[in-house]
Amino acid sequence: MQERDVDVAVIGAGTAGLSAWQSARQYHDQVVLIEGGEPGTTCARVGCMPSKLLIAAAESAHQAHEAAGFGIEIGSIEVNGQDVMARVRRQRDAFVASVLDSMQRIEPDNRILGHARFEDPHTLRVGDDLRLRARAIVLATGSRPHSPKAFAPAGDRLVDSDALFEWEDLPESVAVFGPGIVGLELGQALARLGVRLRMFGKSGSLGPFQDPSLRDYAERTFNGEFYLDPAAQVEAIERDGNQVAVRFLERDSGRPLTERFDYLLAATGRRPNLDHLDLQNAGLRLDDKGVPDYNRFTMQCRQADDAGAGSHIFIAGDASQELPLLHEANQQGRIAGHNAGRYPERRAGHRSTRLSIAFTDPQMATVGLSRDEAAQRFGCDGVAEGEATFEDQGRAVVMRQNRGLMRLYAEHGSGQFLGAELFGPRVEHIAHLLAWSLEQKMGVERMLEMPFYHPVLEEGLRSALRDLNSALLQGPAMTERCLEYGPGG
Ligand SMILES: Cc1cc2nc3c(=O)[nH]c(=O)nc-3n(C[C@H](O)[C@H](O)[C@H](O)COP(=O)(O)OP(=O)(O)OC[C@H]3O[C@@H](n4cnc5c(N)ncnc54)[C@H](O)[C@@H]3O)c2cc1C
Ligand SMILES: NC(=O)c1ccc[n+]([C@@H]2O[C@H](COP(=O)([O-])OP(=O)(O)OC[C@H]3O[C@@H](n4cnc5c(N)ncnc54)[C@H](O)[C@@H]3O)[C@@H](O)[C@H]2O)c1
Repeated sequence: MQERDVDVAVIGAGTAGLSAWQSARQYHDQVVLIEGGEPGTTCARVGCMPSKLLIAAAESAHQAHEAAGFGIEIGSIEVNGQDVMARVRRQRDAFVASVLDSMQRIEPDNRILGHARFEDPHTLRVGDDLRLRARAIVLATGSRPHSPKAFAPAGDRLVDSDALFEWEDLPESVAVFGPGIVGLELGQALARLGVRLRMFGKSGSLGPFQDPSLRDYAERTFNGEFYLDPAAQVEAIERDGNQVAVRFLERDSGRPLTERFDYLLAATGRRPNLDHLDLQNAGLRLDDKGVPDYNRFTMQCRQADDAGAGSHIFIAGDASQELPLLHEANQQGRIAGHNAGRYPERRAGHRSTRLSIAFTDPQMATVGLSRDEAAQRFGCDGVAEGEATFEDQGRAVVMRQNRGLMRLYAEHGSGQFLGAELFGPRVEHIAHLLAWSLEQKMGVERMLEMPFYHPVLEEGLRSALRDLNSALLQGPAMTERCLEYGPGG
């Protein structure tokens, strides 16, 4: 058995781990990065990048179909599934290669391949023949797709988001379970590429939305493209030859229906990779799901003792289960890495405003506090709400993308902007404007003083802000858009 002492051991070479390694390396030479699976990061291999590549192909097909609405006849539109998937994999491989390239900057001695697990709070066993003792440790082990046991009868026709990007061709049909962000992004893309699709949810939830009006609006909109039942009653899932048979109650009629699909895509959430780490030997306080208790500003885990004192172990990224998003993994990794590097001294890091974007069409985004969170924090009377639809928004009408709704929340009295839920064309940009406004603690009146060009989608945001300002009793309601701002403003 090889034995080695190091200053910091980072477990997991994903986005959080890479960012933690880089930060901790500023303090010490002996900072090791341990990877037990396939290097290249979830984001590049099976997450953000391949999913956006599939969505880009789907958008292209969709635009071709939509061209007729502008008086442009394209003729027959053929989707070549093999070419679509080949491009997804080719570009995906290029993104992975660029990550692997950047990892070459890490000294070979500091790169370790092997699965790590705890022998005691400071000792890690990596694979069968290495024992590492570390002064500080960062858990950056990410998460993996989870599918319920009920899907097991589908056998090798059961896929998750990891397996889907390995398809060499598009299937004829897919049953998607789970209308979360993964299910909606991938499901809509497959539907737009001509795959016959039904999407089944369980709890009625849809994507990231908490506000019922946004949820209902989105449900109606997606149902215009493919069958979506967020609270489906599925009675059986069975293997039928090379297909999967799903028996369910049809959403509108309530009648039982059995339909066969080439694949069942499980998009039913992700679990943190904490269960094969022997965390019981790490001396940490764990919750009932085995996730360490930690301080979200230092990313420092708490010890199992009664006082919950700060441990030498830090956590970052999807492993923390806090906000499984790329920019969060990066930021949490940076904080954890710096604090592991300077341990036992530690500092609070900046945690940015919550921002989440789903690349569906229309896009879905949430910023800052949800309506319920705002009401919990400020009381029901303390929160004002404003909204605007994209249905008559000038630029959205011009582009034939006039579907969607924005709802914004602010604090009564102070006029402080608190958060928003957005469903509409390219709201990724509006979501950023709102997140940046929140970071700067702007009030609604000040936000309304910002410049708005004409004609742009952001004018829709101005309408929503105006509505919010009037609910705050800090300004008049909009009476006539054209008189006040110009056509479609
Ligand atoms: C389909 C999909 C699309 C997504 N799209 C977006 C998006 O558009 N925007 C966005 O912000 N986020 C997106 N995400 C989320 C984003 O990809 C993740 O939040 C992010 O990649 C998590 O990074 P991480 O470093 O925590 O984990 P990972 O990148 O998974 O890294 C963890 C690493 O730890 C290794 N490991 C685990 N256990 C051990 C062990 N015991 N020993 C050694 N190594 C170990 C694993 O092999 C892995 O390489 C998407 C996710 C999915 C699934
Ligand atoms: N654009 C992005 O930023 C992006 C894209 C993809 C994923 N992600 C991240 O990945 C995380 C995981 O996403 P996800 O969509 O896998 O998980 P999720 O937890 O967000 O959604 C899972 C969905 O599956 C449903 N579900 C659970 N069990 C079910 C069952 N038996 N049958 C039918 N439906 C069932 C849930 O009700 C929920 O709607 C997200 O929280 C997000 O942070 C981000």
